[in-house]
Amino acid sequence: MQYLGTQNHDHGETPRIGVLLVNLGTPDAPTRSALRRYLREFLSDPRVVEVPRLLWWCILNGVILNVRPSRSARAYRTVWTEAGSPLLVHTRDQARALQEALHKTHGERVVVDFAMRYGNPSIPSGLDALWRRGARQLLVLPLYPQYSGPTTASTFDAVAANFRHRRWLPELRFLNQYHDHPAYIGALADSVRAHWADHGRADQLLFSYHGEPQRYLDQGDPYHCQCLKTSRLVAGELGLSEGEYQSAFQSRFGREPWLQPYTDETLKGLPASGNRSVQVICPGFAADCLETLEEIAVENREVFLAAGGERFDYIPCLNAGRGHIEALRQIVDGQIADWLARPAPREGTRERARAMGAPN
Ligand SMILES: C=CC1=C(C)c2cc3[nH]c(cc4nc(cc5[nH]c(cc1n2)c(C)c5CCC(=O)O)C(CCC(=O)O)=C4C)c(C)c3C=C
Ligand SMILES: [Fe+2]
Ligand SMILES: [Fe+2]
Repeated sequence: MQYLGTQNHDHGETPRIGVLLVNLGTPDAPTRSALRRYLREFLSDPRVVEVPRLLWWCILNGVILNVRPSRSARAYRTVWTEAGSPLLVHTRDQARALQEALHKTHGERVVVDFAMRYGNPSIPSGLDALWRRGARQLLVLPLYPQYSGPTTASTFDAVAANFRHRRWLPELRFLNQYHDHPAYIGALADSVRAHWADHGRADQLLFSYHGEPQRYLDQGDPYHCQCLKTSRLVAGELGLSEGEYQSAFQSRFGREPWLQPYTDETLKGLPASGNRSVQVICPGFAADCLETLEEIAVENREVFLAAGGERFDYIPCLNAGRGHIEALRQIVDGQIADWLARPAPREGTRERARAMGAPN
């Protein structure tokens, strides 16, 4: 096998700690062709769609990639900004802000970059960039607070697949969830309190999470449990009682049962049970994206109002807000504490350089 030749020879530079933020990804443009490319990559991942490969290949190429790209492109156009896809813009801002925050405490020792599991910038390009900046210790931080196979494990697969082609691997740490981290829970609770301060309270606080097939839960995926725990902890911090909040799952795809209750059906039922106003928060998304800005803030608002609801507030994701960056900083610090506590490893660069034929 020919290994990747990205290993530069940094003679004598202090090795750094790299932090790679990873989110799901997004099409390069809100067009049918870009969506086709993006959805093909995304929906071909066996972690996302667990259906026998040959059967799935036929469904994907025969039906889905002919129908969905135009429909999704139309939806993406409604949320697209001058700077690009919201998910990409927020993730880039998060990486910059986190770099700044970590710089304050650790100086040049810690370098941050970001990547997307599907589309661009890719995970291989993020790993290359960090290696070139001197990262020989690497923390991969998937921006999914709750672990799930389709998101977290798939990110690990992509990192591992890239490592197969590298001769010299960094020391690796992979964060697989932070659904109950006090700083993350605190940041969510603060965002709700800030919303209440400006808009007052509603009858219900609805926590809406991206769904996945019920089958994945039945087969051991901890995602569902971690979502419910996040809700319970945030509600606890806000002093909400059982009847004042609930959790539901959105973004159903395909025909098999997904995690329930479904967000749209839950919203439809609220007015009849005396809840005329609702506030919706999506703690499973580290950044606003199509699934929050369009599916929740537009589509599901209509569902609720059509069912007799009177007031629907969408509480934005934490994005690159100060509370979120501080939470991520604490999460990262907890992960890299032991690396920081020992002196940066020496690489024997002079020996390497000599072995490669450099003059002394
Ligand atoms: C087909 C199965 C899917 C599973 C399982 C799934 C799990 C899952 N997804 C997220 C986070 C995001 N998903 C986003 C978009 C999106 N998700 C699916 C399908 C599955 N997701 C599709 C087909 C799409 C594309 C949009 C569409 O055509 O409807 C996004 C938004 C991306 C953006 O660009 O804005 C996020 C974020 C999680 C956390 C999750 C875990 C269970
Ligand atoms: Fe998804
Ligand atoms: Fe959706």
